[in-house]
Formats: sequence, C-alpha cells, structure tokens
Amino acid sequence: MTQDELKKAVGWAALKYVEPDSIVGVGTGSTVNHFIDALATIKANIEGAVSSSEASAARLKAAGIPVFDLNAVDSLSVYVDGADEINHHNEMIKGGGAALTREKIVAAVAKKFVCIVDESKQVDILGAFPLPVEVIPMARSYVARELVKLGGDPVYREGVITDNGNVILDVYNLKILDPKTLEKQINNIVGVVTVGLFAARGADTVLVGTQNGVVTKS
Ligand SMILES: O=C(CO)[C@H](O)[C@H](O)COP(=O)(O)O
Repeated sequence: MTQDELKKAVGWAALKYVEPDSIVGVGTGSTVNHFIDALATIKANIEGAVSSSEASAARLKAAGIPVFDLNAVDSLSVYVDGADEINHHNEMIKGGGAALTREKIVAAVAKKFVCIVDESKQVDILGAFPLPVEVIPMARSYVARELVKLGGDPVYREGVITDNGNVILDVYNLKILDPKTLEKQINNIVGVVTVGLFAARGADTVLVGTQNGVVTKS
C-alpha cells in the first residue's frame, strides 16, 4: 500500500471513536482529510465539528458538516488529528501544516485525543522532523536566538502566515530526549505562541497504518 492508502485506512478507522450526536474535534493535514471524507458519510448522526484550521473548516463545510466556534462548545468527546512524528510514549511533533496552536487548543478541550498516522511517523526519539514553533512576528529573531541556546537550528518558514497571523520557525537538529521539559522551556520563551511538541498532552489512542493493517495503541 502507498503512504496515502495507509493514511486513508487510519482516517476511516478513526470513525469508530466518534460518538453519536456529538461535536467532533477535527485536526489538519492529509491524513485528517481522509477522516473528514469518512465523517461526511455519517454526518446525519453527528451534530457537527470544531476545526483546528481554516483549511479543515473549509473541507468540513464543503462536505456539509456544520462547523462550530470552539467558544460555543463546552466539551468534545474526541479530537482526531495526525502527527509529523510520534514516539512510543504517544508524544508528538506536530505543526508541519502550521496549524499547531489551534490543534493544541482543540486537543486540550477534548476528552480523548486519537492520533492517526501511517507507520513512517513512528520514531524512537523525536526531532528528526524539524520542530515547528509559532511565534509573534516581531519576536522572530529574539526567539530564534533563544532556540539556538537550547541547541537547535531555527529556520524561518518563509511565506507562511498562520491562521492566527503569526510566523513559524522550524527547529532543526534537535534530539529530544525529554519532550515534556523541552515543551515547557520553549513555551516559556517570550514571543512564542506555541511549540509543536505535544507531550504534556499526548495522544490517548494511536491508530497506525501498517502494511499489515491498522494497529491500535493506547
Ligand atoms: O500537525 C499537523 C498540521 O499542523 C499535521 O497533523 C501533520 O503535519 C501531519 O500531516 P499529514 O497528515 O499531512 O502527514
């Protein structure tokens, strides 16, 4: 199977975590796009969705699924999203699609985070994928200097403005041995909006698309 077929398999497998009549938290990316396609087939059985990006909101609306503002929603039973890397403790690097801040917010509200990945995303140690950091534009150079002090090589993602009007620094050459501590350290730098390390709030369930089928990990 191709990588996209593996993504499709986990996107559809995530449907079983959607509760009837609920509002579903929806992430961003090519794997989640398959989940949205699957969700469209049961749209009569759900109330709607909260989206982590303008891109997913547009896809949800095009599929006829009502999209709610998160402020209008008290709780979400499930949040379904992909990842750029995931380790064996269900800690992740996310933000390849620049949606990390809204993803972290929607994930925080949800009772259960179901992460959907193809097997190429599984790693022993996070950091081969450059770590995205969303930054207030005027703080870009300052934050970059602070990230160098933490051992990384930040690169400005040129031409990308997030849905929140900010910029992204991608931090290369990090070997992330303690994701929870690094998440706190980077979030503490003034001017950082969010780091794309999801460790304090990792995934509760991971669906991995493999050549032998979808494997579920908790
Ligand atoms: O964090 C994300 C977007 O900000 C995505 O979940 C991540 O980039 C994975 O994307 P894809 O499913 O296209 O491989």
